[in-house]
Amino acid sequence: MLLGNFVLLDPYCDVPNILENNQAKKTIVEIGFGNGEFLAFLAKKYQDSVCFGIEVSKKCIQKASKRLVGYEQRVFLMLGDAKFLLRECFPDESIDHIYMNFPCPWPKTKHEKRRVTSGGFPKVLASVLKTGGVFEVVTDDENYALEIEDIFSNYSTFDCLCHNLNEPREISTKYERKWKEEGKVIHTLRFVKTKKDTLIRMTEEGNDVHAIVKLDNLTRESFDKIRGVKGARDASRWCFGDCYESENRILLLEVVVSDEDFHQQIYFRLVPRKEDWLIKVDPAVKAFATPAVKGALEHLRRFLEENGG
Ligand SMILES: C[S@@+](CC[C@H](N)C(=O)[O-])C[C@H]1O[C@@H](n2cnc3c(N)ncnc32)[C@H](O)[C@@H]1O
Repeated sequence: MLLGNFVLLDPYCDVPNILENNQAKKTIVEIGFGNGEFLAFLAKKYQDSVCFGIEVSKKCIQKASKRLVGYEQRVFLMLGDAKFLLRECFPDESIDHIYMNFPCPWPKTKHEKRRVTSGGFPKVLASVLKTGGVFEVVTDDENYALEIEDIFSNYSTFDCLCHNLNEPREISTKYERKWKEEGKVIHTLRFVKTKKDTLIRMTEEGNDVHAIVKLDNLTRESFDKIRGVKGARDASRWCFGDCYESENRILLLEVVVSDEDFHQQIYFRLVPRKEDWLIKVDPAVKAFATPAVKGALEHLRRFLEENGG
């Protein structure tokens, strides 16, 4: 997907290819880069690096891409949840330094799952950081700083290098300026990965998911009954939307899928063949073949066998 001069990364293989093609000395990731000023600073400072910025906000991607013009060969922006994208796109032992400046602390207990650091975050970092690689987090929220220190210090793969207060920095970010103006204390924490670790990726079987249904005829109307139908399996959810029909009888069915905090809007493409219909994920939207995508595909196959044609 193109955004200004920037390429938003496609799922699968892109990161390993970029790392191989760049042969960079240092691989750097910034989580939640906001307006991109810190990412631009990193790219300028580490000329022999390849930098990845991960953001959930499209607006931030747009702002940052303007700021990063000229760095397209070695700065890459990724749209989506950092925990998911780090786990699914980056190989083990591939990153030297992960920065996270002023993550949203989500202080209320009922929102704790929304913290980037929740769930399996240390396990993901333990896998994708190189041994000797560093995770650096800066926050104005003392409770959040102590929570992160506790989580990482108690994780056997990491050692805490420091927890500094108001550490001088070469560049400040928008949120840093905001909190400093309010007189808040800034916490900087660094953790080093001390030994190898790995984890299973939910998309490691690849993205070739498809199903075949034996039906004579399917039309747009065959899907009226599935519009708005929801399904779930473990932490995966999906909901079917509208169906569109092209002149050559190819059907496109809209589906919204979620795996934990990662959401995708995809289309199933239904192609008529001699004796059956082939259903696959429409390649126009590059999708991760997550458990939710597989669950939705299986749900659709069963629905068509029972109701279709
Ligand atoms: C408080 S802002 C800090 C922005 C910038 N780092 C700064 O210091 O000015 C937090 C940023 O993290 C992003 N963010 C929140 N959750 C995220 C996630 N799960 N993955 C990636 N980015 C996330 C938000 O969109 C937002 O831009």
